[in-house]
This record gives sequence, C-alpha cells and structure tokens, in this order.
Amino acid sequence: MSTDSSISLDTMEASTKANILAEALPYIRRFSGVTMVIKYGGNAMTDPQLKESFAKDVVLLKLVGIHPVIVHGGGPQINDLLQKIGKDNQFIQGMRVTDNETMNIVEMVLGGCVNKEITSLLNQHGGHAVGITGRDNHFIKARKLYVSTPENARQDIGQVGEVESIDTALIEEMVEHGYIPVVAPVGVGEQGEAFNINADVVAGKLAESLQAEKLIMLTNTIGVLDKNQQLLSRLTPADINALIADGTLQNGMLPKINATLQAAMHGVHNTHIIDGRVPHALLLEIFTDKGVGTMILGQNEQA
Ligand SMILES: Nc1ncnc2c1ncn2[C@@H]1O[C@H](COP(=O)(O)OP(=O)(O)O)[C@@H](O)[C@H]1O
Ligand SMILES: CC(=O)N[C@@H](CCC(=O)OP(=O)(O)O)C(=O)O
Repeated sequence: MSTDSSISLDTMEASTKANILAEALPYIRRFSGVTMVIKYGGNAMTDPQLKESFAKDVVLLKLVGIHPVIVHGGGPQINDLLQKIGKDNQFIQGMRVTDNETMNIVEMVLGGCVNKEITSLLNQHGGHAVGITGRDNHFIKARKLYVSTPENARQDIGQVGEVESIDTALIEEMVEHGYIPVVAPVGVGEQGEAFNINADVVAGKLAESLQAEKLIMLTNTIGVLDKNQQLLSRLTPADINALIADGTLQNGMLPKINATLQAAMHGVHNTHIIDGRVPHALLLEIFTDKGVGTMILGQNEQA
C-alpha cells in the first residue's frame, strides 16, 4: 500500500511530466510542417544508448509533423578503419587529407556502415528512413577544395570536396512522401568521381538549400567553449571571427562553426551546436523554453 509521501512523490513526478508535455505544445504547433536539418556527428554516435535515444527523438519529430533531414558524420569511425589498415589520419583545418585509397575507405564507412546503421535504427523505432549519399541522383555536386594555411595559400589535400550545388528535389520528394532522408556526406564531381566532404559543410549547405527552419549540429561538447572552457550560448559573426583569430576555435570546430554561420547568414533562422552526449538533446533543444548549447546568429541579429 502507498504511503502519503509516496503518493505525493508520484503525483509530483506525474505533474512534472505533464508540465513538460504542456511546455512542448506551442513548439509542436509552431514547428508542424517545417524542415529541420540535423547533423549527427561521428563523435556523438559512439554510445549505443545515445544512438537509441537519438533515433527515438527523430522518429518522434516526424510523428508530430516536423520534417527531420539527417546528415551524419563518421570521422572517428573512418579513423578506426584507417588505423586497422595501418594508414595515418591527417587533418588540416578540420579536413581529412584524402588520397584515393582513403577516399574508398571514407565512402565505404560513410555510405555503407554508418549510413545503414542510422537508417536501420530509425526504421526499428518506427520511422521510414532512407539512406543516400550525394552520389545518388547526383544530388550533391562537388568540386575540389583547397585549404589555405599560413605556409601555403592553396594547399592540395586530395579528394576533399566543397559543395558546388545541391539539387533538393530528391530530398523534398522523400520528405513529401513521409520518409526521413539520411544523408552521407559524399559528393560527386564532374566526371562522376566521389568527393569526401566534411559533414558539417553538407549539413549547412543542405539547410541553406532547403531553407530549413532549424539547423542543429549534435557534437561531443556542451557547445562552443571560450578560452576558459565556459559555454558561449550565443555567438554573432563578429564574435566568431574573433574566436577564430585568437585560436579559441580549432580543428573539428572550424568547419562546424563556419558551416553554421554561413547557414545563419543565408536564411536559416535557428542554428545551434548542441551536446549529442546528453540523452534526448534534440527534444530539449526543440521543445523546451530553455535551449541548450550554442546558438549562432546571422548578420542582422543581435546577441
Ligand atoms: N572552442 C571550442 N569549443 C568546443 N569545441 C572545440 C573548440 N575548439 C575545438 N573544439 C573541438 O571540436 C570538436 C568537435 O568537432 P568534431 O570532433 O569534428 O566533432 P563531430 O564529429 O561532432 O563533427 C570538439 O570535441 C573539440 O575537441
Ligand atoms: C573532408 C572531411 O574531413 N570529411 C570528413 C567526413 C566525415 C565527417 O565530417 O565526420 P564528423 O562529422 O564525425 O567529423 C572525414 O573524412 O572525417
């Protein structure tokens, strides 16, 4: 038999849950029918329970009428395979140096194992997910990317691409028919060749091309951190330039922040970098009053 205190604890718990649902209602109404691009970083997809919670969240978004479009990474998963075959991992400004053999591994890991694992997880949880790469229907056209370093203004890092154009028709068609697109960041060149594109870059450009309502990057930090490892919850373009110039933003955060900023400046109103290690981070960001992580503001917005 329940004691009085257990009844009140149960009641409190139920009331908290009811409050959370009530808080979500205006957001569900506001976001019904909109597209959200969600970047699922390779570093955020290491724990099986977190993967489950991510899949459940995405399916829930679809069920309440939001159109999630997933772009995934897989950097750590590529590193593992390259290490197994005795190849070094080299990155310049967050971009993997990609020779032809590495390109084959990248495409195998991203377009194969990682893409199919995410797609399958979403389907297991009741979604209708379809995995594709930019080579499908040649929907992500790419050209060779050169990076500039202090020593070299135009450094060749192999088969790394930047997005030349995205044909959104395939994605829009899929969304319209109730599917959840799961995109691996591999693009196609003029000769039909594969290009390794950083997943943050693809997510940003796709959000821009779709004029998505939100771009959410799930990663393995609480957001963008300052020099003292404190969370920066809102960043303007000027803040970002200063943080890049003084070296606070480095490595994998560079393509992420640049891609997010470009999207914010080109019509994507809500752009966030959030902690994918927190269970249900997506739901917290989308359906609660208190957003999580770092929000990136476009040019005309105020911090
Ligand atoms: N100022 C910063 N704030 C947060 N993370 C940073 C910062 N500068 C560099 N980083 C690095 O960026 C990483 C996230 O990028 P990345 O490893 O490419 O993740 P993902 O796989 O999610 O794309 C963080 O784990 C951190 O090591
Ligand atoms: C050019 C380039 O760097 N491509 C990335 C593509 C995967 C990726 O971006 O994965 P994360 O999102 O997990 O970092 C790479 O080869 O690692």
